[in-house]
Amino acid sequence: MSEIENGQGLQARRAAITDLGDALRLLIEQATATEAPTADLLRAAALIRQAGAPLGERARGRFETASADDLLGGVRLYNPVTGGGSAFAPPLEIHRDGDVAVGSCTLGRAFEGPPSFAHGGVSAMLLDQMLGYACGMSGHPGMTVQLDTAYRQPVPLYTPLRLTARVAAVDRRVITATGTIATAEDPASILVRATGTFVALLPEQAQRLFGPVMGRGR
Ligand SMILES: CCCCC/C=C\C/C=C\C/C=C\C/C=C\CCCC(=O)SCCNC(=O)CCNC(=O)[C@H](O)C(C)(C)COP(=O)(O)OP(=O)(O)OC[C@H]1O[C@@H](n2cnc3c(N)ncnc32)[C@H](O)[C@@H]1OP(=O)(O)O
Repeated sequence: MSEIENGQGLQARRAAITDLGDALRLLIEQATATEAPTADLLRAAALIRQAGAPLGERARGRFETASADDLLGGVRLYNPVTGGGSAFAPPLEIHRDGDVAVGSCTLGRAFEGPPSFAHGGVSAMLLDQMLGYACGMSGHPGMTVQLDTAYRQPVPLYTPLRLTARVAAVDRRVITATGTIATAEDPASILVRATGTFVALLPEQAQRLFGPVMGRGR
C-alpha cells in the first residue's frame, strides 16, 4: 500500500486508526448507556450507517493482515483486547515490570454481565491476553490450550483495574502462566485469578494454522 510506504505515513495511519477506534468506543459507550428518545436511536442508526460506508469500500480478506500492523513486531491494531483500532477492545494496556506483565484498563457499560459488574467472559478474555503476553515476554510464545478462571469477587465497571500475569513453569513446549485482576485502588484484593496452559507450536502446526497469513509477506 503506497500510502504508508514511508514511516511517516505509517505513523499517521496508526494514529488515524486509533482515533477512529476512540470514536467507535465512545459511540459504543453512548449507545449502550443511552436512554435517548426512540426517534433519536433511529436517526443515529441511519447516520452511523452513512458514516461507515466509505470504510467498507476497501476491505481486507480473512488472510490479509492490516497494512498498519506489524505481525512479527507485535503491532496488532485490531486485537479485540489491546488494539487501539478495535471498537471492541477496552483497550487493555500492558507493560513489562521485571518478570511480571502488568495491565490496566477500565471497563464501560458494553462489558456488563451482572448489573454494574463485568461479564465473566470479559474477565477471561483480559486474562487470556495477559497470560499470553507474559508467555511471549518470557521468550516462550504459545497458544492457549486451557484457561481456568476463579471468580472470587465481581469486577466493577467504570473502575480502573490492575491486572498481572507471569510465567510459572515451562516444561518443553508446555508453558503454565498465572494472572490476576484487582482494582487499581486495592491491588491486594484479588477479584479474579487465572491459570493458563500454553503450547509452543511445532513448525508444521504453525504452517498449518498461519501459512495462509504469513504467505502474504506482511
Ligand atoms: C507468534 C510469535 C509471536 C512472538 C511474540 C513475542 C512477543 C509477543 C508478546 C506478546 C504476545 C501478546 C499477546 C499474546 C496474545 C494473545 C493471547 C491469547 C492467545 C490465544 O487466545 S490463542 C487462541 C485460542 N487457542 C487456540 O485456538 C488453540 C487451539 N488448539 C490447537 O490448535 C492445538 O491444541 C495446538 C496446535 C495449540 C497444539 O496441538 P495439539 O493439541 O495437537 O497438541 P500437541 O500434540 O502439539 O501437544 C503439545 C503439548 O501440549 C500438551 N497439551 C495439549 N493440550 C493441553 C491441555 N489442555 N492442558 C495441558 N497440556 C496440554 C500436550 O500434552 C503436549 O505435551 P507434551 O509435549 O509434554 O507431550
